[in-house]
Amino acid sequence: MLEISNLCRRFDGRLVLQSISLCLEPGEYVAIVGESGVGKSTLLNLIAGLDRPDRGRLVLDGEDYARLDEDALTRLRRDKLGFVFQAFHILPHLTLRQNVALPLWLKGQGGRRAERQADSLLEAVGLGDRAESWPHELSGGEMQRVAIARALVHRPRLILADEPTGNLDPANAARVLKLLGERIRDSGAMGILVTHSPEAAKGTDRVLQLTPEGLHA
Ligand SMILES: Nc1ncnc2c1ncn2[C@@H]1O[C@H](COP(=O)(O)OP(=O)(O)OP(=O)(O)O)[C@@H](O)[C@H]1O
Repeated sequence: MLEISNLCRRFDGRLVLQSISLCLEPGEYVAIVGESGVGKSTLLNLIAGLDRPDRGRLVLDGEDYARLDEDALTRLRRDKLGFVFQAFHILPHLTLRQNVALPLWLKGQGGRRAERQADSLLEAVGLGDRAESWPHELSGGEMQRVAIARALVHRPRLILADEPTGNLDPANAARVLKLLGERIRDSGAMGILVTHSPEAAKGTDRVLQLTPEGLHA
């Protein structure tokens, strides 16, 4: 379970997020929408443990990770979170299979099994025949699909996606959105999708609006 309460974040004295609260049950998938600049990416970065709140609690499965030291936070991110962010962070010197298998290696799961899992995720995002390709051989949308495969391969507890279909054509966007929804619901994970796309938001369980006053249905 994810319990976010009274989260606040200021930049240079300016309050960007104030008193944000949200509860997610296992298997639940929500979309966060809102006007440009309202703080959606800021909120997602806080939930991802990539930035620290000035105030508030972020509790995942009973542990308040807003208070963890850097090492413990890195471990929590590696083991429990999956990210699909706008910057892909695909490593150029690894093949697609190796890029997707990376979260498994970091958890100490190597060998053929990790490669098979990576291949099955590449298949699911429509890149099954590209496992041996290198990142520089890919289009922007293909890179985005690799990033999605990598975010899901280690079956994270919490999946965070920031405009995951931004670079994709309608057919691949639909494929990726379906995969995200299925993975979250089937594995009892939790998912948060930040999007401007009504189509993408429609596939989630509930849509929350972020406004300067807070987060509401
Ligand atoms: N590191 C930072 N330092 C200072 N201000 C920041 C920082 N990060 C974000 N902001 C400010 O916080 C506000 C919210 O930004 P954020 O990127 O979270 O908005 P958003 O809702 O995701 O926007 P968009 O839909 O355009 O991507 C903006 O006014 C932005 O300028």
